[in-house]
Parts: sequence; C-alpha cells; structure tokens
Amino acid sequence: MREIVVVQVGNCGNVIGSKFWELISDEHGIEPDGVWRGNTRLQLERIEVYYAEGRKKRYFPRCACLDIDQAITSAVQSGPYGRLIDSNNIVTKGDGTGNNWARGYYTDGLELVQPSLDLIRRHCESTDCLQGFQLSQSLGGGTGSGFGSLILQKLSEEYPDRIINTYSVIPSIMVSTVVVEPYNCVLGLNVLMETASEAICMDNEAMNDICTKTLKISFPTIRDVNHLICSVMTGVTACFRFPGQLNTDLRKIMTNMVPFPRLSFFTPSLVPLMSRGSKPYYKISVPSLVQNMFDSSYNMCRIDPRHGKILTAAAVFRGRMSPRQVDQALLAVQDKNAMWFAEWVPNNIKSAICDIPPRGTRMSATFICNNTAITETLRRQVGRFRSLLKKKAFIHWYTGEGMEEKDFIDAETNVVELITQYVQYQEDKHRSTMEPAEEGENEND
Ligand SMILES: Nc1nc2c(ncn2[C@@H]2O[C@H](COP(=O)(O)OP(=O)(O)OP(=O)(O)O)[C@@H](O)[C@H]2O)c(=O)[nH]1
Ligand SMILES: CCOc1ccc(-c2cn(C)nc2-c2cc(OC)c(OC)c(OC)c2)cc1
Repeated sequence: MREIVVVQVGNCGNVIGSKFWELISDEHGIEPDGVWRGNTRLQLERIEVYYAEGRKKRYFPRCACLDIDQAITSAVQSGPYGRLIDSNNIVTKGDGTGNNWARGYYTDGLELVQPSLDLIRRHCESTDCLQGFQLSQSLGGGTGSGFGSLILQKLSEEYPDRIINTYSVIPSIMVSTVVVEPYNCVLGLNVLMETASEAICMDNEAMNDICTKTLKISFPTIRDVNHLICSVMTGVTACFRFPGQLNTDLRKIMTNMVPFPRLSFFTPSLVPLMSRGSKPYYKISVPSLVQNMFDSSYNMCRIDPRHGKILTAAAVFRGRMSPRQVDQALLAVQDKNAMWFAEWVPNNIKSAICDIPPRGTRMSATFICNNTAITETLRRQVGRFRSLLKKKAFIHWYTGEGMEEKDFIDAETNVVELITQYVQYQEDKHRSTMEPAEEGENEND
C-alpha cells in the first residue's frame, strides 16, 4: 500500500484541507460517519492512500491538523465531515501568530512542533508503505508559512527518503489587507525550495480573477477560491486515488517533473472551471480541454505561460474519453507551439486518464506545469518584499521573536537565485562550457 499522511497547517491550510476531505470522501463514497456507501468497488481499491481503516469498516482521514490558533478545532470539526477528524488528530495552542512568520517558526511554533511530530509519527507508524506527505498551507500566514516551514524542515530531516508534496497558497494584496505577507511569503519560499519535493503553487490573485472574470462571480468569497483550490487537489491526486493505467505514486511525479534540484514549483490549471454547484458553461470535448489547459485564464497562478518555457508537465484527464484523442490533441499543441516547450526535455508532457470524473462534469483536466514563467509570481513577491525591507518596515516584530535582518537578506538572495536558475533554463544558457559546440556552431559564441 502507498499511504500519504496529510498535514494541514494554519487557518488556510486547514480550511482547504477540510474541503479536500469533503470532496474526496464524496468521490470515494465515504459518508460523514466514515462508512463506505459508494456505488463501485473502484472507490475502495486505493482507499488506503488517504484513509486509515478503523473498526466496523469505517474509514478515517490520515491527517494532522496543526494550528497556532485553537479556533481551528471547531473549524475543522464543524464541517460536513468534521466527525471524521478525531480530536487526537488536531494539535493546536494559542490564538494565532498575528501574521508573524517568526512566531510561527520560532516562539509559538517551537511549543507545538514536538506534539505535531508525535502525531505525524503515529500516523506514519500505522502505515504499511508510506509514500510521503501532503502539506497544505498559506505562504502569507504566520502559522501556515512560519510553522509550516518549521514542520517542513523537521519532516525532511526525520523522513529524508519520503516525498513531501505541498499545496501552497500565494498571498494577494487584492485578497488580503495584511501588509507583512510578502515577508511571510518569501521567508516561506526560502524553506519550501529546500524541503518540498514538489510545491503546487496557487495564487489568490489569479484565483480571485478567475472567479470574477471567467466565472462571472461579482463578489467572490474565499469559499469560491477554495473550491478552485480543492478541485485542483482532487484532480492532481486522482491518479493515485483510483486504479488506472499508471501504477503511480508521488515519487513518480517528482522523478519526472523536477529536472533539477529546487526547480520544483508547479503551476496548476483546471478545466472546466466551475463555480460551487454550477455546471460547466461550455460544451466539453477533449480538444477544448486541451486547448484551455494551456490558456493563462485557466491557470491558478498569475503568470503568462507564454512568457516562459514548459520544462515538464503532467495532465490528468478524468472521465470516459479516447486516449488516442488525448494524445493527438496534446501532440497537436506541442507541434503548433514548440516555442512554449523546453526543447532539451523530450516528451515533456505526460498524460493519464482516470475513468471516474469529478462531480458536476462528465470530463475534466487538471494540468500541472513546471513552467519557467513561475518567475513572474516569484518576482512579484520579491518586489513587494524588497519594498518593505528597504524601509525595514515592521522588521521589529520579527527581530523581537528571534530573527535577524540577515535572515531576510538570505531569504531574498535564495529566492532570487531560484529565479535566476529558472531563467537560465528558460533561455537555455545552462549548458556547461564543457559541452561540445553544436555542429556548425561557432565555438567562440
Ligand atoms: N485561498 C485561501 N486563502 C486564505 C484562506 N484563509 C486565509 N487565506 C490567505 O492566507 C493568508 C493568511 O493565512 P492564514 O492561513 O489565514 O493565517 P495563518 O497561517 O493561520 O497564520 P496566523 O493567522 O498569522 O497565525 C492571507 O493571504 C489570506 O488571504 C482560505 O481559506 N483560502
Ligand atoms: C514530463 C512529466 O513526465 C511524467 C510525469 C509523470 C509520470 C508518471 C509515471 N508514473 C508511473 N506516474 C506518473 C504520474 C503522472 C501523473 O499525471 C500524468 C500524475 O498525476 C499528477 C502522477 O501523480 C502521482 C504520476 C511520467 C512522466
């Protein structure tokens, strides 16, 4: 069995985590009492990936709900599937970090880290063959980013050979009024690049735009945005939640999607886009799914994919469709738009089909891309970070909790280095000087 331990950190991490459990429980026929009352045994074939089986054939989420705010307990347990989240799976204390990464990583976080790791270890010890961890967090929050960074570091130290997959929400000045979030985000990115096997990044700015411009929601709420996030999470995980053509797991996606260390930041796209409870608003077909997968208006990060190059990508198609038609449509996009793809990575798109569609549509596609255009998102956060740092604005809240100004400068340097690495591979300048010049290429170039 290839179990995953889900770790939800902070308010956002737990809210989207709870919604994730709602959606996959519905897909797997697990009722709020933990009993399977589904309609096909396919729903149970890989149920152990996310659920631990209890007495009387009941299934419980294998999750650790962590927050430096005790309010999370009622938030997690008051949801439709809240009864399935045992209080022993919740570690919380205090009333939040006040948007302060340093309190999440140092002072308040240090009080919670050991009970959190003890809970996670209890889950790991009850697995048969642990494949790794799925962590959800906001990079703008003091807990999600600060305590999330501490947990990520501890997991990478204590389980060095396990995969760590994150769903990381990028803060937006359109969605949040908290001024210090660029600090929390860059400090969090600095740890993420060293600890996560793959980080699926979703930008509140992009998702808010999708809600208003594409879904025509006049005043989108955070629940509308979370619906998009959790639809991505259920789409990406479909390959290993249901049996299919790929006997797959998190390691397989990392091995094939991360060409170089640290270049592990993926941007997800989701087709069709549906608001909560709505039906897709256009005729669905494989060609339309593939065409829209590459359209920036379906991307959960505010980037223009055409400004970068796709290093690697994975597309999960759900529903009954012709594999041949999927392959043909993907090949057609690659043939027509070769400039969108890094030519030095052959076969850099992998697709898989999961027969079971998500609720509300007969077919869908979830597309995760390792696109160098992620630098647009990274640069935006670094720019906001620098604006604050050059004035040393609000730094005292962080230095008062044990940080030094050097920590900020180091984090910025590392994220800028990551941006530089992505740009090198985008511009194909990474070739070592030792590589032989191409035939006819001037050796003095
Ligand atoms: N998409 C989404 N973003 C959220 C949600 N809740 C908060 N955010 C965003 O996440 C950032 C704040 O993170 P939170 O998770 O609320 O805070 P926290 O991590 O619990 O940290 P503290 O409250 O500072 O201790 C802001 O950018 C919010 O806009 C949510 O449910 N969904
Ligand atoms: C350029 C990317 O190439 C890939 C990516 C993934 C895989 C792969 C191999 N196995 C056995 N499983 C996967 C795989 C593929 C997925 O989507 C197409 C996944 O969903 C996101 C996945 O999740 C774990 C694994 C091969 C080549």
